[in-house]
Amino acid sequence: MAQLQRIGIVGGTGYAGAELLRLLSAHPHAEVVAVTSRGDAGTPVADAYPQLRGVIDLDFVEPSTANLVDCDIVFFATPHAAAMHDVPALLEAGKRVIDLSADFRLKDADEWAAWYGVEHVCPELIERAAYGMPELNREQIAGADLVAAPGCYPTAVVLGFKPLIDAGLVDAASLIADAKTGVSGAGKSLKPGFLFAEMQESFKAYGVAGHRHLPEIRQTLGELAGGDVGLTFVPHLVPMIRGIHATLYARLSDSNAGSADALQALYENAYADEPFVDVLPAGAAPETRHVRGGNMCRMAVHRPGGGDTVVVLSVIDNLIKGAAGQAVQCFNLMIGADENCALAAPGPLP
Ligand SMILES: NC(=O)C1=CN([C@@H]2O[C@H](COP(=O)(O)OP(=O)(O)OC[C@H]3O[C@@H](n4cnc5c(N)ncnc54)[C@H](OP(=O)(O)O)[C@@H]3O)[C@@H](O)[C@H]2O)C=CC1
Ligand SMILES: CC(=O)N[C@@H](CCC(=O)OP(=O)(O)O)C(=O)O
Repeated sequence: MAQLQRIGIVGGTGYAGAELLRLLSAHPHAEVVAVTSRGDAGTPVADAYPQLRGVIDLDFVEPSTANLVDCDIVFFATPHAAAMHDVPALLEAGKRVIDLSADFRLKDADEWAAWYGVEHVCPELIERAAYGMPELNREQIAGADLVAAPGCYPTAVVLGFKPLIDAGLVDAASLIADAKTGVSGAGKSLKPGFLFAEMQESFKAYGVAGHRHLPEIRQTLGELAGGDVGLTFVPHLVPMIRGIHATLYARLSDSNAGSADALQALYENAYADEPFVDVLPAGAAPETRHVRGGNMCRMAVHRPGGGDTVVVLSVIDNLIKGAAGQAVQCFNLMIGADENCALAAPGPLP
């Protein structure tokens, strides 16, 4: 039987932190006791998010280990290279940590430094972190005291490719992920390129020469494939608030393998027991609005024209299955609660 956990959220004014607050406020085994913000310390959480008036009755506090001393589990919803400064002391104090940032996602500290632009301050903890994608390593997450929640693009892309790679049906050197995200993926801090006048009625690729989620996706797919994978990953920004749509392409290694019916059965079987992956009927195309506000990844598998290329369409809400929801899913595993606790409800309709 899961026990009540006292929760701290570092980075409670950000989009991912706010979604954690919303989800955990309805969680029967969670009591949020500390929420941090450097800019808003001393002011009510509900002033920043009036949706939480009457739901979260706390003031923001400065981020410090002293302010997290009463917590059993601490979530970090901070920009990259922040959590790594506090995690060692929190683990030392017996807290469990779920980090939504990238600080513990890449297994190679040098590669992490190359992509994130600073040296890692506690590389010895990287191996200790469980990668927080339950569909890949549920048991490791359940026993972990440090969880590295995956990136939003990696969640949509890895879940989409996983059945094909597990089955060894595709040439793992031929993978292409063409992905689109809404603007909340960039967080709440002000950046000119995300102003309404700059991005509304427009659509663009970014990070084409190399995006920091590329090594993370390569690492995770490589573990599934048992060797290096060749991946082209191109992210795009679309003028919507939430959602990721990944269109994935892979070449069948044997064109006689994998009829459209067999591929459909492969995906349905692979995710039959997964509470948060929904394989749509043959011929369907998932939409981001059908996962908005919920923790579901919905996908569809196609073999256009019976050719050698398999196309998988995978959608998530970047702030839920791509961030706060997946973190709560990990939390549920860590405390022995039902995996769908506080996550079962679909998002708003329409
Ligand atoms: N947005 C998304 O779709 C996704 C986000 N993530 C990850 O979650 C994390 C948070 O993202 P998001 O919510 O979008 O970001 P935001 O920019 O919206 O929020 C960041 C939060 O962290 C706080 N903060 C900033 N710097 C520090 C610091 N040095 N120490 C302590 N607190 C700090 C900010 O408040 P203040 O400055 O007042 O302290 C704010 O509350 C990031 O690592 C992001 O990559 C993961 C998946 C998807
Ligand atoms: C539009 C935009 O900028 N999106 C972000 C999405 C990544 C993100 O939110 O961070 P995680 O690594 O923690 O998943 C980006 O491309 O960096």
